[in-house]
Amino acid sequence: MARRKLLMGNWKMYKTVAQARAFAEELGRQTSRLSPAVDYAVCPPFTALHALRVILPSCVKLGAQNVHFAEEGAYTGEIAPGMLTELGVQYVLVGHSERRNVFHEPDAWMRQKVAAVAAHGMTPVLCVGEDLAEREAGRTLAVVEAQTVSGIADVRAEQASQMVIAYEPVWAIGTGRTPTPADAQEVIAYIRQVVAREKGEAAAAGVRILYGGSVKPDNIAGFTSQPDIDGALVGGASLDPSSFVAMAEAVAKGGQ
Ligand SMILES: O=C(CO)COP(=O)(O)O
Repeated sequence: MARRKLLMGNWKMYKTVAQARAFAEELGRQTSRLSPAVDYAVCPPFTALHALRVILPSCVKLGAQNVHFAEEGAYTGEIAPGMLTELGVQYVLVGHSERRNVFHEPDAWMRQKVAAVAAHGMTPVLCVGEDLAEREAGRTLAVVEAQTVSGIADVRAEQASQMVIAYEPVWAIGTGRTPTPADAQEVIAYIRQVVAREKGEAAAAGVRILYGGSVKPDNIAGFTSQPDIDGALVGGASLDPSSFVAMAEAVAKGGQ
């Protein structure tokens, strides 16, 4: 079965509850432009999850930007998987480069987070990607391979087949610079091969692999029309409802 395209917004530390509500209301006025052939999600700050659950159009699912892997415990400032399922969260980002690089989350946590999210019936979105120095040293494939292998280590093959991986080169995030669609396709096809080797062909055929990093309405279709690129994880350009809808239309059109 063909993999459905996924357009996912990562709002990072943007939008108060009032601003999130305004986004959802405007998106609600434009839902006729959201093709049912594509999956949609937004990952707001934790504080806006509850409000969005109530007012987001039903075709746009909720994602969280981070999670702890424990069921509960003395972890000040953290959020457990069960707290997210209670709020109707369907997707959870794991290992975004800002978590890895700014907050120094160790690689060893990622497999535990991915497994905890999957065990709670949500979809992990494992983020991988090289930084500029690694790219210039020719280490892109080695870096994404290591992050992928370790991130999926603790999930079963059928869980891997239902998860999402986002390839986000660190140097492309928020910079306006991107790899070419062909370059991104090459890396993403490689990630799929790594999944095949680690979890089998069925997992590799099912896993959805997104591109992320300076995606905008005018460049998204170039990425999402590549054979192995199953959608996009978008930061800045996902904050504006009209831009979100424009990207949704470009993804739907590119997939025809
Ligand atoms: O980090 C990103 C999404 O997770 C990408 O951010 P930008 O789309 O703002 O470059």
